[in-house]
Amino acid sequence: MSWDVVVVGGGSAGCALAGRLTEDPRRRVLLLEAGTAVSDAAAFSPDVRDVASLAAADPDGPHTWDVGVELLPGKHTRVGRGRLLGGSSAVNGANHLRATRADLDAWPGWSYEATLPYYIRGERDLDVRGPLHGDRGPVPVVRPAGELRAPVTERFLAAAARVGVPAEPDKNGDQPPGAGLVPGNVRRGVRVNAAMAYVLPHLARENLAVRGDVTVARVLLVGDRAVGVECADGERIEAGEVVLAAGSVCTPQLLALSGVGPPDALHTAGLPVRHELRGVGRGYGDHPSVYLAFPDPGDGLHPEAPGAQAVVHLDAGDDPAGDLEILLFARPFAPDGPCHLMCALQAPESRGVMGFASGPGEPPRLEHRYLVSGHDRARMRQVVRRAGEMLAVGGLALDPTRGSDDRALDAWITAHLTTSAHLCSTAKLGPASDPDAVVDPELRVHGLRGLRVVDTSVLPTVPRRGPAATALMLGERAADLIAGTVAEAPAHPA
Ligand SMILES: Cc1cc2nc3c(=O)[nH]c(=O)nc-3n(C[C@H](O)[C@H](O)[C@H](O)COP(=O)(O)OP(=O)(O)OC[C@H]3O[C@@H](n4cnc5c(N)ncnc54)[C@H](O)[C@@H]3O)c2cc1C
Repeated sequence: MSWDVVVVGGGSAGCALAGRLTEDPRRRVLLLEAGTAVSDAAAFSPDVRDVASLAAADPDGPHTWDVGVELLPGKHTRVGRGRLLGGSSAVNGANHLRATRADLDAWPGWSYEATLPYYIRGERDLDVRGPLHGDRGPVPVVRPAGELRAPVTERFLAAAARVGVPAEPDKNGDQPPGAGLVPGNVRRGVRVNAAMAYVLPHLARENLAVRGDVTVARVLLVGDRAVGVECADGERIEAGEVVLAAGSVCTPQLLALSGVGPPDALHTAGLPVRHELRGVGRGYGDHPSVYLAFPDPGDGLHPEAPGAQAVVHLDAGDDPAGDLEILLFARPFAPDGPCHLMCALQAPESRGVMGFASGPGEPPRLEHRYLVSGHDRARMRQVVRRAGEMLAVGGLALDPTRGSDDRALDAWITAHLTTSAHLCSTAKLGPASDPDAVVDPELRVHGLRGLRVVDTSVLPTVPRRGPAATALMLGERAADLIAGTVAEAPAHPA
């Protein structure tokens, strides 16, 4: 059987794309997911549904790819990325923050104005109304309020104001960076993942088929045209168009397994070279971060409340869009443990490189090369110091960084360094004149026909806010790109 479109990866972008594409009953779409595919939202396990739990992201758990990452030479960690229908949106923090205008305006051929209609179309914002917000989309968006807002959240926001951080009351409202509540894709304590929003309500559509437990091994190429995919068990599936939506780790790996990538890296992995594209898996970005712990004030937190409640975005000095983030986790990660401020660098200069695995279903090796630049190290010190100041001013703990000179603080940061798990740009979009671009602004792989990438791989840089909402926006907009009906931006206040 042949399909009009085969979407590889039922994650954030893949679900949004498949849901939107099949609104046209003439288009037949097959969505393939390597992990389990439930057919009913209630069938997701409690840790996947419960927004208060981060347990589903355990790299040893049943819902994840276990991705090894080298943060700095010799310093390793593991990231659990979603491997189930819903993808990483089913295991993540459910923080639903749009990229900033500065991020979007820097994407070749894209812009804030071009993406706004798709952020709006995807959401049903239950708190904020107005021309910048949607009220009919499939993704509910709420901010912690009433009994779901922790008392420590108020103290955090008050501390931010006392150290001079301006308020940013609507984090998705195109406002200057500041302090505000975290919008979340949540409804009554349930993490509303992309499958719940975009796919499961539409399983009755005759033109939509969803298959779980199918790992795609490579794209089938005839000459310069993609004609389908081959699965790990040898099954071949024909398609008019193949869309890779396997996420920023597995999509470049799939391109490599298909012979598409930088020749030296393909040779190293023992893979044939079918089509040279030097940007695959190279020059990617992610947010380096560290956690500052502080004693749980013991105010109590409603069991349905999200852990990440409020966030500060700051300009370190030369980035008015805000290149630093301080995110309050009001719920301890472990019983009787401390609460945390996550301090992150949102516009890092450091760029990573991927080493490909030679077999399907095996994750590649990731070298993030964090903090190689002095500018990145200086900004990390700054965000930790600002967070420490806020803790001290908020009476939450003594500033643990006070008195630390740069050298001592660098050592502390290196020892505590981790990643926000926001990997992007492993198959970035750009014009054909950019030798590092992998897809064009319509998300078609350069030099090949019938093959697109629609996931966070294509973002030219990691956005200054978490990429989850942007992954959904990509799926939304890609559906219109494929249909040839890209929406115009509505008039709205600048
Ligand atoms: C633990 C964690 C917490 C996070 N928290 C937040 C947050 O709170 N806010 C935020 O903004 N961002 C967050 N992020 C990042 C954000 O969730 C991701 O960037 C985003 O969801 C990625 O979307 P995607 O569509 O690119 O890929 P994914 O959602 O990861 O989807 C890729 C899908 O493809 C499937 N797949 C892969 N390979 C194959 C194959 N060969 N064959 C078939 N299927 C395949 C995968 O199983 C997966 O389902 C978090 C990420 C993690 C890992």
